[in-house]
Amino acid sequence: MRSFIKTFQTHGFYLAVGLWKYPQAHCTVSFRICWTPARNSRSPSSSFVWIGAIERDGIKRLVAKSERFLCTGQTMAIGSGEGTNQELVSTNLEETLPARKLLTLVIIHHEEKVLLGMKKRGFGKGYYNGFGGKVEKGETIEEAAARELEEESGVTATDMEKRGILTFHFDNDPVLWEVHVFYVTKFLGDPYETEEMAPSWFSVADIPYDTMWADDPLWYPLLLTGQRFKGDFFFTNTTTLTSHSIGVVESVS
Ligand SMILES: COc1nc(N)nc2c1ncn2[C@H]1C[C@H](O)[C@@H](COP(=O)(O)OP(=O)(O)OP(=O)(O)O)O1
Repeated sequence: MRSFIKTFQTHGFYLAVGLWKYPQAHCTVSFRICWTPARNSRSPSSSFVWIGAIERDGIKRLVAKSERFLCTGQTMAIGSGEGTNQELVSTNLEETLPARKLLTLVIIHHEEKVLLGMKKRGFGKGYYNGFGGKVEKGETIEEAAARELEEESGVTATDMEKRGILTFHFDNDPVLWEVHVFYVTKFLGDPYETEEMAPSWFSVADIPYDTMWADDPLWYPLLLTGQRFKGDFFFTNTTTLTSHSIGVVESVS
């Protein structure tokens, strides 16, 4: 996390500005506060202006705005909600951003063919997909991608490269699924069937999109032509894709 906070005093006003960057969460939180302190305990009213914003993946969202604030002496706590401000939301990142679950997805592209696995159980059962799963506590996203690939297909990637980030929104789940997509062309070992996946090779022209997640035809062509991308996909009833946005980006780190 990169951050700074600065305070100034001028003409009877106090000003504080702050900025926090959370590169892991692709997120920047900033605020500006300006206030005049209460003059004495019999006159506890002071003016107070607070503007806060969260910027995530290039989208800025105003989260707090306050024009007059009643406070007594030292009780002016940022984000406490004390006072008359109706628009005050929160300065707590956890409360203002929806929870996210991190997952990985590895696609192997080798000699004009793509390795996909038929999911045998759990989420996505009956669909062909790349290999991946949830990032576990204490491991990096890259470590999770390599582990899931080995567990589900038996192969070890030797040139894994992150190429995309896909966010899935399900109408029956308040948690966003953030799937990090990795591209592999070199690996060790021969793929074999595991408890979770039955792998098969498909030529690029015959990728079985009709037995895959509905988002796949929207980003596989980008992946297989060397591009980096970010996308948002909205599903109802878990599997019906209702809307999406996807774009090519310079970097996905
Ligand atoms: C909703 O659209 C999706 N499209 C695609 N292409 N892939 C998806 C979508 N939603 C999830 N995925 C991927 C992400 C992961 O690779 C798997 C799901 O992982 P899973 O639930 O199987 O995670 P594991 O950690 O392996 O789980 P268990 O060990 O508990 O079975 O699907």
